[in-house]
Amino acid sequence: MTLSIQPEEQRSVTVRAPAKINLHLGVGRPTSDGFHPLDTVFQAVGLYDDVRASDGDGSVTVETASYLPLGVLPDHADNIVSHAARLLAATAAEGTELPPADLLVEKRIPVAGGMAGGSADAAATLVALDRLWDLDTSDEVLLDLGGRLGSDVPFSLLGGTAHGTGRGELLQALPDGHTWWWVVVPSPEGLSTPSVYRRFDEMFPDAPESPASSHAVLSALSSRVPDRLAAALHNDLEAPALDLRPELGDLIARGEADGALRGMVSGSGPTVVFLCENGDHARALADGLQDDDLPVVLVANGPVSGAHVL
Ligand SMILES: C[C@@](CO)(OP(=O)(O)O)[C@H](O)COP(=O)(O)OP(=O)(O)OC[C@H]1O[C@@H](n2ccc(N)nc2=O)[C@H](O)[C@@H]1O
Ligand SMILES: Nc1ncnc2c1ncn2[C@@H]1O[C@H](COP(=O)(O)OP(=O)(O)O)[C@@H](O)[C@H]1O
Repeated sequence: MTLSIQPEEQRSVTVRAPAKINLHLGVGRPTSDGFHPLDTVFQAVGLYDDVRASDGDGSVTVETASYLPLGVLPDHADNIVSHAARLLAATAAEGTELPPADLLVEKRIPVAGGMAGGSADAAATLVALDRLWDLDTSDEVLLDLGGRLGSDVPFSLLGGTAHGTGRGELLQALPDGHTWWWVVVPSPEGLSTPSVYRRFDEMFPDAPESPASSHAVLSALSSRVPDRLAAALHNDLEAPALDLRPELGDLIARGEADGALRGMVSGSGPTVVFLCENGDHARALADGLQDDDLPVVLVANGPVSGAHVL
């Protein structure tokens, strides 16, 4: 009789996490820790990064969708997914076996685009490794770890629609049964979030301590009327982003002239998003905008789920 020893099957978990748009982004004067107090309404939209965690030797691989420009991404040790892996591992009880895991990131969310792509990857990594390592970490602890990785990471875990305060990491989920349609126009070159906040400080040295309230967006969301949401959209980082990238103003004007209900910069930019009446309207607007100068124009709707296992 011959005994054959089968190699153990390689286990893997794939988690998908969404991009976000800030429907309202009120920014106050920075506090002593250098962060700006926010009053924001996040909406998760159907543009996703996937992270696959599998038994391996601890490698990190990033594959970028062909439509994305080759943005500069930090290598292994500094990639936010490695930070997430180390932070989660540090919470495991002493003696828990944590076999080395390979992480494969499939990026479709624009890099440094104001859509929280890095945060999506961090959130997806926390969920994927929690499952691969059988840690059964509570949602509360995952949200806390997320907030330590970046202000937007808790929302990438939660998804849907949520009101954010603090630095954006304190969340209250909001009911939103309507589907909102967007045209998303990424820029060929990213914009650094800290530089946009710095330009905000230069342009608005007398910004109020308390950020502008999001009540108009909250009431527009409950009305489910796209024209009302269009009128209520608000982004205090739009002026500094346009100051750094004036050509984005021309793009917003063009989309609005072509029939968008409203165009605006997403978060700190430079991605521009256009709110549309419905799916047909969004697809028609995207077709009209796409040309040699704007080769990548996407359609997405929201709200969608936060980081979830596939
Ligand atoms: C502007 C927003 C709006 O949702 O999103 P993006 O446009 O980057 O996607 C967020 O506030 C970005 O959140 P996130 O990208 O997670 O920021 P973090 O890693 O926490 O911080 C990066 C840097 O941004 C600045 N920062 C961030 C959040 C905040 N409330 N005040 C700040 O001043 C700080 O300079 C900080 O060092
Ligand atoms: N996996 C990752 N994906 C994207 N960016 C990352 C990642 N890891 C680290 N980063 C760094 O985080 C910065 C912000 O990226 P991102 O989250 O895509 O943009 P934004 O903050 O504008 O939403 C990037 O410029 C990059 O240097």
